[in-house]
Amino acid sequence: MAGSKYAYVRNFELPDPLLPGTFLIFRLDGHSFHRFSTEHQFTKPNDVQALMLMDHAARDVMEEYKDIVLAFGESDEYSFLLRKSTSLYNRRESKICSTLTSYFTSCYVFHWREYFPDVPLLYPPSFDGRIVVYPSSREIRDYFSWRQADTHINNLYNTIFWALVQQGGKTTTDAHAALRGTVSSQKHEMLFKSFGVNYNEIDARFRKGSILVRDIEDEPTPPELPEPTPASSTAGNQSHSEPTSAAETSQKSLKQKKNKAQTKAKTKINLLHCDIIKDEFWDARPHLLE
Ligand SMILES: Nc1nc2c(ncn2[C@@H]2O[C@H](COP(=O)(O)OP(=O)(O)OP(=O)(O)O)[C@@H](O)[C@H]2O)c(=O)[nH]1
Ligand SMILES: [Mg+2]
Ligand SMILES: [Mg+2]
Repeated sequence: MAGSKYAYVRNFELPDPLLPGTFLIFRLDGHSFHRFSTEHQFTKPNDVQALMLMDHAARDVMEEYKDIVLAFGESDEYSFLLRKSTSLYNRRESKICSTLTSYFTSCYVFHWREYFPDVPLLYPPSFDGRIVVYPSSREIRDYFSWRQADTHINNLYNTIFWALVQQGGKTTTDAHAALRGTVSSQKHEMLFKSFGVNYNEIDARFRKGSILVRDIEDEPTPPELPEPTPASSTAGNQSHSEPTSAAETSQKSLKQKKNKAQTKAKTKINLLHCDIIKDEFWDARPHLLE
């Protein structure tokens, strides 16, 4: 078949490698989730079950793809950071992007009933995906700061907006008008004065988004020094270039494998709702930007 007269069409498939040695951010976002959330009666402004389902699907992706070290989720989107050295699918952009988007979507549908036992899926949800390449840790820090700042801005707006509508009895048009031109401190004040809500006491999941981080559980055990073989310890002058027996060689390679495994630290994926804009989060995890 390879040599058939049709095979030339293969040449139209162009390679799409992502620049080596760069950080990769893969972001997906729910397609038309304004409609999806309405039809599936998501709670406004934040549906905790919907957000937990997003977190579950994102964790599944991280369990499957070990080169993802960090993920951040808000609303209908999730961003994933792949380590600089990743050679996942030979860094082929469309392969990584399509496979990860598809896997996340399948996981979202797969776990739907655990989070919405009484809400049948009315139609299949879909997500779009993209990959952006970043040259240095500075842009990665700024990228995640950008997403978390976005979470804050949207959540503050949505919280006061829906309070005005649901508790204040305003129409959506009037609520938008009441908020037009207001700055952050005014929104905090409106929330507190009109509804007795202290914004800083709202669930951190809504204010900070979801952070899934691959943390190192324990330090790797340093590799053992090879034990002297009886021959070398007795003879003392055995040269490294001297031929060794097959049994000795296989024992040696077994030991090398064991040592290699021991140098790999155990990791655990933790779900946090903390600040990732300040240095503290990153200073505690230098491995994320290595
Ligand atoms: N009620 C409710 N709606 C949510 C929640 N999370 C996300 N949404 C909805 O999902 C939308 C996500 O925004 P976008 O991604 O910008 O818009 P979209 O409708 O998905 O459109 P595209 O992404 O362009 O396809 C929000 O505007 C909300 O309507 C939630 O927790 N509760
Ligand atoms: Mg969307
Ligand atoms: Mg979105």
